[in-house]
Amino acid sequence: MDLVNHMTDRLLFAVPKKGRLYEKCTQMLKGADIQFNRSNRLDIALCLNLPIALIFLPAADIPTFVGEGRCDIGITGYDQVMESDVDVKMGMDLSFGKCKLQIQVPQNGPYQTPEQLIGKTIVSSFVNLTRKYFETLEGVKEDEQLKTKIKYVGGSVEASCALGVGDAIVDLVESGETMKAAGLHAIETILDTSAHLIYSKHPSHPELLDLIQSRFEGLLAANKYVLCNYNAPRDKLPELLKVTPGRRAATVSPLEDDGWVAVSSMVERKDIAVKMDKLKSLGASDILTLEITNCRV
Ligand SMILES: Nc1ncnc2c1ncn2[C@@H]1O[C@H](COP(=O)(O)OP(=O)(O)OP(=O)(O)O)[C@@H](O)[C@H]1O
Ligand SMILES: O=P(O)(O)OC[C@H]1O[C@H](OP(=O)(O)OP(=O)(O)O)[C@H](O)[C@@H]1O
Repeated sequence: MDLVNHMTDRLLFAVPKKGRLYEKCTQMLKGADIQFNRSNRLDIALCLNLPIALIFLPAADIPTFVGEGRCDIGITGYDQVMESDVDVKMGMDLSFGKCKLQIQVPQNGPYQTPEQLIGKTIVSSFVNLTRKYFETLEGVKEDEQLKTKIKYVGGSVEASCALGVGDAIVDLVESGETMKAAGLHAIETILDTSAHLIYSKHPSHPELLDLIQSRFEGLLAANKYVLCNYNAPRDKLPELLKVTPGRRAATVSPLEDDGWVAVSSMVERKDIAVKMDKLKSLGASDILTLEITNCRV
């Protein structure tokens, strides 16, 4: 069955079926109120409240499906998009699945720089990005052969050096625990990556794409900001508003007590503790921090 031609009334949305991005993706779909029931082992789920069909695919295959226009939109790692080298429109950074694609070598081995790996064997699941990196490093011209040998493995790449399959690896690193346990360390970062929305160049339901993007933007903003409320003496307001200017502007409301106002302002979560200290020292009182569960920005 050709889904693209059989589901013309639905936007086809590709999401990772398992792995590192799966949990966060389903959380984001839930937060955006994209409701679905996924039957056991079924890789298609029809949304209950929007004309969307979710297609569960391996993260590595999503750029191809979207690039060929078989799906309208997808979520996958920036690394997978770069590795696939397909024609998709890059959408928003979803701020999860953050890691680095790095060259890793044995800790006590003979290699300390990427140049020393020219002519050696490199093992990776990202053979295209690895090849491109070494082509640049070697300064390979069009009709020349790459001296460095690139070998593909599908997973557990970190075991390759100890098993004698390669001299170095190119793999994803987040905490660094996997590489440390395998006795490896980084000598170069090839790419910084995180999960992104990607779009087909000719999507079937452009208005739905805007809706999804707006809901995801709201979720990211809700996660990035908290709401800070406090009471302030009116004469201290100019100094206090410098600390909490808000995204656009703070909301200032009069209180029954004439000399006082109430202030409400969105503040970046990472700054909130320091800002609350500052507000207090400048004369604010009853300072509260409230979670934002969702918003439209
Ligand atoms: N350690 C990590 N930390 C954060 N994000 C990661 C990590 N490893 C991979 N990713 C991101 O998740 C994407 C999918 O990687 P993952 O290893 O889950 O692939 P998979 O092959 O679909 O799953 P599995 O490894 O279970 O077979 C990667 O392309 C990358 O963007
Ligand atoms: O720096 P860390 O936090 O330790 O994460 C890095 C590991 O995560 C990924 O593999 P994953 O565990 O997804 O399994 P895989 O080897 O089968 O791809 C990656 O390929 C590394 O092996």
